Amino acid sequence: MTHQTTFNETIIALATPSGMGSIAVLRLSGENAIEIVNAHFKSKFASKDLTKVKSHTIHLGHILDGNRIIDEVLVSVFKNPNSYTGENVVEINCHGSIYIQQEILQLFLENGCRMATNGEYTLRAFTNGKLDLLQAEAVADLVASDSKASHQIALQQMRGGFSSEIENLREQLVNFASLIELELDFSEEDVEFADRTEFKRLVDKISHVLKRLIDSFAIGNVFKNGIPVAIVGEPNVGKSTLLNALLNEERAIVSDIAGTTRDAIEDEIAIDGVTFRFIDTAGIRETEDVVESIGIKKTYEKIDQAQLVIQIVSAENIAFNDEILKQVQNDVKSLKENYPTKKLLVVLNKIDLLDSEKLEKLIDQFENCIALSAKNNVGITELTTQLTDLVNIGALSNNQTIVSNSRHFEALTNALKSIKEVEKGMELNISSDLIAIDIRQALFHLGEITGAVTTDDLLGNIFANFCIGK
Ligand SMILES: Nc1nc2c(c(=O)[nH]1)N(C=O)[C@@H](CNc1ccc(C(=O)N[C@@H](CCC(=O)O)C(=O)O)cc1)CN2
Ligand SMILES: Nc1nc2c(ncn2[C@@H]2O[C@H](COP(=O)(O)OP(=O)(O)OP(=O)(O)O)[C@@H](O)[C@H]2O)c(=O)[nH]1
Repeated sequence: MTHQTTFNETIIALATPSGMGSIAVLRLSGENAIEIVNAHFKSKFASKDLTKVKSHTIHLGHILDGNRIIDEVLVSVFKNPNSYTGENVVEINCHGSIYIQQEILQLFLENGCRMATNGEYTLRAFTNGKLDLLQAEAVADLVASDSKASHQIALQQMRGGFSSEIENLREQLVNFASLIELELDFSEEDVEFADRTEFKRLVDKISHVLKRLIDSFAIGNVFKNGIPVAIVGEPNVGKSTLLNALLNEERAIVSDIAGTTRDAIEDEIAIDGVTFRFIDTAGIRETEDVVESIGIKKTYEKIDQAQLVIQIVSAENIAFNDEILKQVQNDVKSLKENYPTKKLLVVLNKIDLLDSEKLEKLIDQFENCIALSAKNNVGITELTTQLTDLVNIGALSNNQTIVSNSRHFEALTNALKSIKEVEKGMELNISSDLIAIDIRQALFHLGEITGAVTTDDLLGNIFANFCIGK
């Protein structure tokens, strides 16, 4: 576990992915990082000494194992405390060969370094006060971000988005806590050091900020993980073809035999910077077939997970058969009744098989539908436009802080609970010593968010999820 390690040890790891590239970067951090590299580095200026160079400079030379040249490299030097970790940091930019990477790594492991553990650079940055916990976690999110939305949320957070706000409020609350606790020491004298009106104002403000952040989680979580969209419909209506059209590639199996989509296939597509996670389902038609009925049960499970449901129907089938049309309208109605909170979109597929008159009549039969041909790629853009309109991405554009991490959500929720207790206590005029306890509790939860309060377990958990070298 990370916290068993001592920080004066110098660590090393690849900063670039393992494998061959044109250049690879090895990063060392710790008290002796510069000396360790200097002992195996030789520039053509014989007198060049890395321990004497300025911070944030880069140097060309060779990495040597004794007299043997391993590689020609560029070495960057960052001096404590001005580096990512706040320690002495050296980065070696070597040629991308896996052999060279391993040789250099081995050389330094035998000469004063040990391998970094997951997230140890960022953990050190946190411990050395370069980042707060929220920012450190945002680094991991940033590395993992794969859409404009998740990228923006992570970046905002890394730049200190809401940690500075929380830390500021926490500090003000600490002041009040100590004033109120001071009053307790003078309890016989009935003094009031803490201005109650001002205190009430602060508590209101904190509760307001917490509420806003808690509410943002609903959006944040969805943007980070993608918006789940279930594609539902009778067998053979073209669910897989539509999914393929959306993904623009042939992932799902397309066939003429009804009911071939047995398993739910999941895939992701970014539309306007938002990730949609499409879930192809086996449809909800009643059936005797055992394999298919398992699929139908899965369909309902998938709809449960989805935020948006696309009910896809074959325009051809319903245009020429009133019974099927009625059945489909019933399906739509029951989806609406069973899932009132989910957004539902009806897609009329295979419109290429109808004349325009029949099609218009059909469209009139549905409240909110999109007519398209998945096979011929007609109407797909209209569908994607509808999809982005249905989700509220406005919140992302105005640089608002969005909570996307469930650990933060939990701590914010707990902090709000304690703040509510403080508010209640003040309204009921309960004794200050009891209010002080609730304030301390709120302070604890606020501190959990920024890392002002941490436990080794918490840190271990967070950084264990980072990759090595980060
Ligand atoms: N080569 C390389 N690229 C990288 C990183 C790195 O460590 N090395 N980063 C790592 O993940 C990110 C950049 N983050 C960094 C953050 C702070 C400092 C730094 O030297 N900070 C000093 C000086 C600040 C200044 O001059 O403005 C400081 O904070 O005191 C360096 C990189 C992304 N790209
Ligand atoms: N004419 C026409 N045929 C289409 C269209 N979209 C899909 N099809 C055809 O309809 C048939 C069924 O398509 P699938 O995508 O496999 O349908 P599905 O709903 O996934 O089917 P199951 O796997 O049975 O659930 C295939 O032969 C497709 O080529 C369309 O827009 N127009």
